[in-house]
Amino acid sequence: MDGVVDHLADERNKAQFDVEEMKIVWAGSRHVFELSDRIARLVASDPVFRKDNRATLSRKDLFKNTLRKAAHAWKRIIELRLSEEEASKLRFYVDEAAFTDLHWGMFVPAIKGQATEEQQQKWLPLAYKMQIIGCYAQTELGHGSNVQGLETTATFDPQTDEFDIHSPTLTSSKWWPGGLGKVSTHAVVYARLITDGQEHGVHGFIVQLRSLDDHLPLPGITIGDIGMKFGNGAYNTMDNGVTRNGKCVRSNVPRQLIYGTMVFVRQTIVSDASCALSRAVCIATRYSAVRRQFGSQNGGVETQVIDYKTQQNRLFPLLAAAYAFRFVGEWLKWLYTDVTQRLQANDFSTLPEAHACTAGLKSLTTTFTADAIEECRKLCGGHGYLCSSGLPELFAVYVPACTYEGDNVVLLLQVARFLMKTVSQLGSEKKPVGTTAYMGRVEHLMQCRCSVQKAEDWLNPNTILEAFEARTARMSVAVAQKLAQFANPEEGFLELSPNLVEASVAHCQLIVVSKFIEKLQQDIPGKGVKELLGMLCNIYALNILHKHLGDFLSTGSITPKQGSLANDQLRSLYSQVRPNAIALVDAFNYTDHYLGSVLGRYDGNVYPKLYEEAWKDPLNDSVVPDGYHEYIRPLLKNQLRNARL
Ligand SMILES: CC/C=C\C/C=C\C/C=C\C/C=C/C(=O)SCCNC(=O)CCNC(=O)[C@H](O)C(C)(C)COP(=O)(O)OP(=O)(O)OC[C@H]1O[C@@H](n2cnc3c(N)ncnc32)[C@H](O)[C@@H]1OP(=O)(O)O
Ligand SMILES: Cc1cc2nc3c(=O)[nH]c(=O)nc-3n(C[C@H](O)[C@H](O)[C@H](O)COP(=O)(O)OP(=O)(O)OC[C@H]3O[C@@H](n4cnc5c(N)ncnc54)[C@H](O)[C@@H]3O)c2cc1C
Repeated sequence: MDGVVDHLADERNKAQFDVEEMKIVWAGSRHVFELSDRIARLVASDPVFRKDNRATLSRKDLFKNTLRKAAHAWKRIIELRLSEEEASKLRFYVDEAAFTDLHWGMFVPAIKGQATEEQQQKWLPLAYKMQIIGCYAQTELGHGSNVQGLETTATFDPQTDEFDIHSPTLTSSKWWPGGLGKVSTHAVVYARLITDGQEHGVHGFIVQLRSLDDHLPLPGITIGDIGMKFGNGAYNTMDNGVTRNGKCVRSNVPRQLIYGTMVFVRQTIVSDASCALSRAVCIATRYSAVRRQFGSQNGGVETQVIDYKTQQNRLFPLLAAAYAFRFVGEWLKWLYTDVTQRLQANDFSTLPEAHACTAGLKSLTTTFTADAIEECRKLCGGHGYLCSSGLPELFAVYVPACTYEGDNVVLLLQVARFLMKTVSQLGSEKKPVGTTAYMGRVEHLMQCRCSVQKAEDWLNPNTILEAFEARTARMSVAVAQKLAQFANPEEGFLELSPNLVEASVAHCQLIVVSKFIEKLQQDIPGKGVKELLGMLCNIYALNILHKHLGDFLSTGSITPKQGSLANDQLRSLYSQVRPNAIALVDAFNYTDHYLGSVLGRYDGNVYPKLYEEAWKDPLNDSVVPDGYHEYIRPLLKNQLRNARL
């Protein structure tokens, strides 16, 4: 900030905690912090990675620019001999949806997780050196959620020792896979395996799509892009593809791991949610401290909008959620690593829980984050609607996360199946463990009474936990009892699916709250850091309690009076967080390049930069617009004539 006026300096001076230590907590470790900081600056200082022109480029120019950036990123990765960790950070800070996301994020993990040793030895070195580029081709025009309903077939021909991959209908065309449309040379294609005329369900196959010499599709394969998507710029940097296949390559597949790549990616999406959410919150918080409206007396300064309680009531729960998702993401990564190690030892016992947690938390965090980005746009008033605020593009890029990698409702129904199974086994030999361990105390949770008598009682983590556990246990048991009244359980499941989804949401919210509370039990150094995190944890939990008061009251988990006391406590917490708000978003350590927002600038110098940015719009290249002579002038002249008549 040398030589630059910091308009937010007063705000930064108010902080009551050690921001540098909070940066380490946010990053996860000092090592990750230092690495991220170094790579973020490297990307920000490289002109090839500029992104302020995305909203005004045509689709073709946008796409070509993405290819250029991806090639440049790879060049820098090789030149600088970056490690896998550094390279992945570099792609993260380049911040542009591209075929490389699917190559590294799904194609490589699918091979690692599902291919045989021999197949891995053949394909992984090529993929690691980007001598082939891959994608994940599961979804079809006719089926996405229902994976068992995929129509593409893979028929084994013993004579040639090959699989014939065939899309027999229009609806069996692979539709949506990222990178497939224009770039990928290979794909992991999901298809129904047929041998000796017998079907064996859906399996993954590595398929070559394009020639490695001239990039033309191989014979029998038709490929293209599926067309423009939501938002200008935004996700249109990605080629989402359609193919219809002819022949191809080889099999893999240990059966139980067929859905493994989805578990892996859903886990990464939870961590990504905290990134997208924190980014939107950083913009809205800084701008709320800069923006002033009303409240001036005797010509004095007006009120910063961040000081309005309504602004705090909308903004601070989002700030708290960004931290909450960060920590639950950390925990989920641990859970995923643990289940992977167990699977390698043929221990499948924790797979159902890993599936339920990744599916449920992916759903919960992406739904919340997409809504929160839109809320941050509104929190920035009119200027939030400008592309230069960074928020419209962030929303457009982020919102499909509610759909890809599993529609969020479909995923919650998977959690519901897991919950109902857990409830049905209560009282049997099989004791609930892990995230459902609380169900083991179901008798207590069905009748316990919340002890809160005054607002401060809500600061006790055990009180919060018990209220959340009682709410979830009671909702789950209630819906399980209703299900039991149906002669056909599947019919009951369909009929009661809205209740089941609500129970799943409650269960997932409980996981997030409990993992935040567990985080606070760790040794966290730095003046005031733990105290601030404690406040954010309470804000996250009490805000959910407030928003879902109906659940807590209808299950009798708390009384109306206790609900009202939770709200009083929330207001008090907002006042305590207020002086720390700017420092709490500084702890995300985002560069101005990554934020990509005039409103969220680190120095708070919003107005001159907004003005400057506006003049850069191509529409301002000429004072009189193109089209004046054809369309405006004749109109004005006609009006003149009409007026004379
Ligand atoms: C670093 C990351 C970088 C980049 C990637 C990120 C972003 C890039 C942007 C976009 C990429 C997008 C990619 C995609 O979208 S790929 C396509 C994803 N598609 C889906 O997610 C489809 C959703 N549908 C399903 O997952 C399944 O079909 C569904 C689970 C809904 C139903 O499956 P099925 O019909 O087989 O069901 P059930 O009878 O319900 O289940 C049978 C049995 O299997 C268990 N199960 C189901 N799924 C899993 C799983 N993933 N893992 C483990 N176990 C699973 C289920 O619980 C049942 O068990 P049981 O009750 O014991 O019989
Ligand atoms: C940006 C983007 C990138 C993508 N990238 C890839 C990729 O790389 N590779 C790939 O293979 N796919 C990809 N996809 C596809 C994606 O995985 C699917 O679109 C997603 O899984 C949802 O499936 P669907 O489209 O069939 O939705 P549908 O299942 O048709 O959903 C439509 C509606 O029906 C509801 N619904 C469906 N089933 C049920 C049920 N059982 N009970 C209650 N309600 C139900 C849903 O909630 C939703 O409201 C991508 C999609 C997008 C948007």
